[in-house]
Amino acid sequence: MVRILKLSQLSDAERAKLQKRAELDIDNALKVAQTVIETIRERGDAGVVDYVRRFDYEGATVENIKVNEAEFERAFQLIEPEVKTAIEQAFRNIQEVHRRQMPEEIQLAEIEAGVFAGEKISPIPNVGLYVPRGRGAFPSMMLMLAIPAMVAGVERVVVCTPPDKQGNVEPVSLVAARMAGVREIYKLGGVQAIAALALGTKNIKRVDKITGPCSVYGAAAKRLLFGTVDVGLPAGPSESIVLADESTDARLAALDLLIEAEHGADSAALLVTHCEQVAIAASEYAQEYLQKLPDWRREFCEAGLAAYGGIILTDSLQQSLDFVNEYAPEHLELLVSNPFAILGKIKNAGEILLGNHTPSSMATYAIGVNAVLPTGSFARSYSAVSVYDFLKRSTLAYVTPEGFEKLKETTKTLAEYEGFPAHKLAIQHREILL
Ligand SMILES: NC(=O)c1ccc[n+]([C@@H]2O[C@H](COP(=O)([O-])OP(=O)(O)OC[C@H]3O[C@@H](n4cnc5c(N)ncnc54)[C@H](O)[C@@H]3O)[C@@H](O)[C@H]2O)c1
Ligand SMILES: N[C@H](CO)Cc1c[nH]c[nH+]1
Ligand SMILES: [Zn+2]
Repeated sequence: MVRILKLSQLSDAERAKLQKRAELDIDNALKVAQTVIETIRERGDAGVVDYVRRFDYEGATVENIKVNEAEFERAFQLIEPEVKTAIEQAFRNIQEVHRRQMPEEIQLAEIEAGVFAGEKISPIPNVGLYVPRGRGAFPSMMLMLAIPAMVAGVERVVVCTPPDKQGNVEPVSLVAARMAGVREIYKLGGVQAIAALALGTKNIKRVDKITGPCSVYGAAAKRLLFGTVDVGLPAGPSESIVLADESTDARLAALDLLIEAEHGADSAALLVTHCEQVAIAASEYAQEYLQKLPDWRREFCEAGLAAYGGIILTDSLQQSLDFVNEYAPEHLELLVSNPFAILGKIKNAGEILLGNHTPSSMATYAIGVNAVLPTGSFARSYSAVSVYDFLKRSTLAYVTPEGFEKLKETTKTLAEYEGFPAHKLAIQHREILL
């Protein structure tokens, strides 16, 4: 049985543990990350290679950690036709969604007569994408990161993704990268990837921003390198809430509970409902569906559901909604009778999926919405990856002679008040010079 927790009977400590998810366990990874970062800072490429050898591929060398043309070609030969077709449909939908996000390059509006203000949008020049590969292959994540970066017009897109024990990058991820136009890929995972991208080495030029989901090791490295590089949204261990009411088909609730649970023992998958019958039935069905998974995925589910997940039984739909908003899940499925009726009440969620035909696996692979999402309650302030992660805004202003007349006294007065005489002088002299 998947555990059922009665919300009103949880202690403050139990609620806090649920709320914190696996973020509780980052301390050990921080120690490891600190050592790896310091070594790479001192020894550059040689340090990077040492850690690839230690954690991923014993045969790594400075020369073979960059994916070469022959490896891309081999990946195209290896990909199964039906997987290629699936990647192509996913590619089209992700590209369409992200193209629609692109703002106008220049926006300028007349704020008062002769005073124009707005912004100019430009791509971030150098971006590093982290595509995980520990407890699964993630070509979908390659698409979710590389497509918005390319649509945004990033000049240099670099990818790091871990190699397997034989030194190979997962081939479908290479095909996905090439379809998106990525050419520079390093076989690096975890801390060594984030450190190489953030600090730069002789062979790997540093980037301005790193984004992409990762396990606790990459997350620890990002935390330590915050300040050296823009580390993007916190996208850690997968998590989800399936919200159910009395109308919910408990089989669907159970199936969807397992979607994010199977990522790892650190995943947090919750079913939240005020309906006890649905809770009990979903718990039983989940037990049944768990038997259909391979042992290692089932064990992930069991461990994660026991530590950070399970079924939360509330007193009312309103209490369920309050819990959802407090928790701020990465994925939220509204498996209720009328999802649109409660949509307005959802305040914090990385992704909101409406109704029985929109499971989070479909959003992850095929719909086109971005599946790189904030975790660990950061959906309170962060958003899904989008073209905006790869763009920056310069404010833009243009003042005509008429506008200058309108603003000059205000500018001088405030410059005087704040004690900045050169600020004031620039206005006073213009009155004479122009
Ligand atoms: N939030 C999102 O949008 C999102 C999307 C996809 C995946 N995810 C999450 O991303 C995570 C991906 O994790 P993963 O493990 O599959 O891949 P990963 O690529 O993040 O981790 C593998 C790397 O971890 C490093 N590593 C492993 N053991 C280590 C150790 N003992 N010490 C130091 N380094 C070590 C290795 O270098 C390896 O390359 C999962 O938690 C998954 O749930 C989140
Ligand atoms: N559900 C993950 C984001 O939490 C993304 C993913 C990719 N592949 C499988 N799942
Ligand atoms: Zn997933």
